[in-house]
Amino acid sequence: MSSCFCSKSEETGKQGAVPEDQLVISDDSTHPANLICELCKVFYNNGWVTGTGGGISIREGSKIFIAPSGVQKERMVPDNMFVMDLESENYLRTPQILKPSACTPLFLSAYKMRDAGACIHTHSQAAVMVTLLYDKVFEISSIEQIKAIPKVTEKGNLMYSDKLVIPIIENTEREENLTDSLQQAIKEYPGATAVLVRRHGIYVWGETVWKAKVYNEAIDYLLELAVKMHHLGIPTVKQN
Ligand SMILES: CSCCC(=O)C(=O)COP(=O)(O)O
Ligand SMILES: [Zn+2]
Repeated sequence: MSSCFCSKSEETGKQGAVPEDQLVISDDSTHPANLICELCKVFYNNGWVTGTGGGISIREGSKIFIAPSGVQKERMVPDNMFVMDLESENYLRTPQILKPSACTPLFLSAYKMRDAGACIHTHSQAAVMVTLLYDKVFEISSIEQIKAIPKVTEKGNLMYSDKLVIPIIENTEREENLTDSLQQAIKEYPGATAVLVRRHGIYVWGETVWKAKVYNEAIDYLLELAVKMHHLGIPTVKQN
């Protein structure tokens, strides 16, 4: 599939790759630049990153891979990816004409505060709906799918009857201005692997890209279920 965004050579009229392109061009389907494109298509088909909203960033060692801002996330190609050195926060690769995702400081928070291997941001309607139904936190217990979510503060996953708690922060006019409250929520809820953003969506992270993907899927399932339970008047936290 051809890119919907200009590649460096298209933009400059120059042929051939520059050395930084080797950071993102790979035959390996599990290379972060390839995975970001592949996973964003999956997320798009789930309705999670439509209309340019949302995305995913992946860390490989000290390098983090970041998608461009304001583009159709399901149409990206590896050549569109930014690469940043996590420690210095210097860009190792900057595609011309594109800006890095406005979510970058939020992704950095998950990398630096939780040693995440990937962070997913979606505009899932279930996530948005839940933030209209709950105040400071979303809570659910006694649903089998909870067993896919990690305890975070200790090894292993939650049990069936454990309570999953996800903090909710208030939205801001600009995505990057969410950073302080996201960091505050990460500190206040050491067991959380996700933060909901009111009337906006959710950030979910994990130790690896695959764990982040599974957590995001399981959490979205639980959020959607909670909206349906609420509609039927069924409490999401089971009383004994
Ligand atoms: C309609 S998308 C508004 C911005 C946003 O919330 C988002 O998640 C996308 O940000 P990006 O800069 O990665 O395009
Ligand atoms: Zn967003």
